[in-house]
Amino acid sequence: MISVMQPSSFRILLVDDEEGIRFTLGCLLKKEGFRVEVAAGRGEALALLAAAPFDLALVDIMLAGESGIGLLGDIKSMYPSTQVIMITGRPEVDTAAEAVRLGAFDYLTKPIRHETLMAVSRHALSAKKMNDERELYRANLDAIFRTVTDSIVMVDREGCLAQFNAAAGHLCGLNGDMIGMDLAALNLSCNGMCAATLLETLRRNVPQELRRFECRNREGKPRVASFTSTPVVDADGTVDGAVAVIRDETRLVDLERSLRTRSTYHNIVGNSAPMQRLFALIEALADVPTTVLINGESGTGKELVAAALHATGARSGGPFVKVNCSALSESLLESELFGHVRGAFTGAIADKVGRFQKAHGGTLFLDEIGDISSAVQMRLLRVLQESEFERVGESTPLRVDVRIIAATNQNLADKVSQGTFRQDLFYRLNVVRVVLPALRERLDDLEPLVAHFIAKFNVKFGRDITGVSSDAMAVFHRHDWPGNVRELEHAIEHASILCKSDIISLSDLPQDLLDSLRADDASPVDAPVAPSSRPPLTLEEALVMTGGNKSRAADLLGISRRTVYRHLEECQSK
Ligand SMILES: Nc1ncnc2c1ncn2[C@@H]1O[C@H](COP(=O)(O)OP(=O)(O)OP(=O)(O)O)[C@@H](O)[C@H]1O
Repeated sequence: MISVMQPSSFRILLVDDEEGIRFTLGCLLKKEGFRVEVAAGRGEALALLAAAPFDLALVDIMLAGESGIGLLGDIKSMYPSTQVIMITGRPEVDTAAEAVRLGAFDYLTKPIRHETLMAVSRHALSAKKMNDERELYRANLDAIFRTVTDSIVMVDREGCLAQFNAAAGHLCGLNGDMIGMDLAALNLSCNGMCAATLLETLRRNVPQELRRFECRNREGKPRVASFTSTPVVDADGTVDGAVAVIRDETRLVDLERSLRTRSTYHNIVGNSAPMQRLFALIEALADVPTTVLINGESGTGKELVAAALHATGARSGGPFVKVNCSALSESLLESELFGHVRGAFTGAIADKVGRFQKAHGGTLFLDEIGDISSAVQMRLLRVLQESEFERVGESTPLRVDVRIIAATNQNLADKVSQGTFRQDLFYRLNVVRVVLPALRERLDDLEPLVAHFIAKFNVKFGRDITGVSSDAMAVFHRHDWPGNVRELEHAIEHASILCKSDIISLSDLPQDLLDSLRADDASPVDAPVAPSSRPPLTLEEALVMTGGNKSRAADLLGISRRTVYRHLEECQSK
């Protein structure tokens, strides 16, 4: 090993009170290429040592009235890695052995032969180099162990905690007092899965891996982690312990979740960008107790959104109570919302618990809020402001803890300007507004919605429909969907009943849906069309949609079969 080392990279200190020895040994070492400094006594040597460390010191045991052994102690305390070889005039075994016990590498007896000097010096330097390399390796490992963000836990062959890094202290709740304790007996806040698997690694002498499991950290907060472990085997093949690396992947999992396009979120189907934004908004609003106003055309899924807001939030354990405000007369709605006491009005034969009370600790969904009378608006405002109300026919106020979600397909701001809706109530309701896009504004969602409803009606009607034909899908893409998702759901229900094969075709669709297309696209081939948001159906498209059936294409376009043939002939002659 020394042969690959450069002697010039080693500094040697030669300490002897005999000038002849200093000269001779110094010359020999220098001739070999070593860098040599000489000192006649302990004081001179210490001055040189103070200036810079040496790799090797050759020290005479007897230094004119001073002890070379004392200098050995000085050197070892200043530079523990410096090798020291003692030189002795007489082979006084006791002194030499004492020197080795105090840390000397070896000793040489005068007269010193050239070969012996070189052999022992090289041996000492080689050992030093190895020690230095081992120390550097250990220091590097130690730095990695301390700074790595993954948790590292080691057990000894008895299954007792041997070592862990700071990350493991934070994630697993380990502390220094636990070192040496039986890992299986430690009382940790996690589910103990890592400890059990690490001990299993030790017992069976095989590496183990756990992919993304749930546990709890030192503070008891839920985390998602991955785990790998391996036995530590010594040179003889004996299992000496085991080491585990635990990676906290919670942030990664959260990020993946937020990046992943969710085509369904709490029963709401939607791939389109506005629906993805809606899902993110619902998630953001889940744990905020604010009132939410949901706006959107009929059939866009307002009730589904209200249910999702409830289901994702902290109140999900409480009730979700729905009231359709437009379905009841003013007095019935009042008693439905707030309850009444027996005898409060004619027909009130018993006490009735209102929906506000039923929704205590949960969510009250007020659908069609735009239709409530001014008297109900007034009472509602009071609950929103003070969280209390009286049952009809009673004056004792009742307190409730209810999150209100209201929905309407009307423009409440317009109703406020028309004086039919209270401005103060509007502001109270409109703390956060969620606007649902109409289906015609997100036709990207057609395919997943169609698939969703086919699956739903397959279950309901015991069918095995696998999809819709391309011409039927083309009709869906051209339709305006005034009834939004509800209309699509009804169309698929209708088609699922009529469908004779496993594919829904044009003839299975509701007639009014085909009629609406025909009406929209009347005479598109001949007549110049007025500008509209949707281009009219072309003859080619109609033929694709009808699978080449010219009569049905003519029907779709609202033109005669003759016109279809005439156009086709014209096209062919071009
Ligand atoms: N994005 C969607 N994914 C799946 N189903 C939907 C979706 N949107 C609406 N639906 C379905 O359409 C039907 C109508 O939805 P919902 O009652 O929530 O709409 P709405 O906006 O509250 O309607 P209205 O204003 O008429 O009360 C329901 O059967 C619902 O399950």
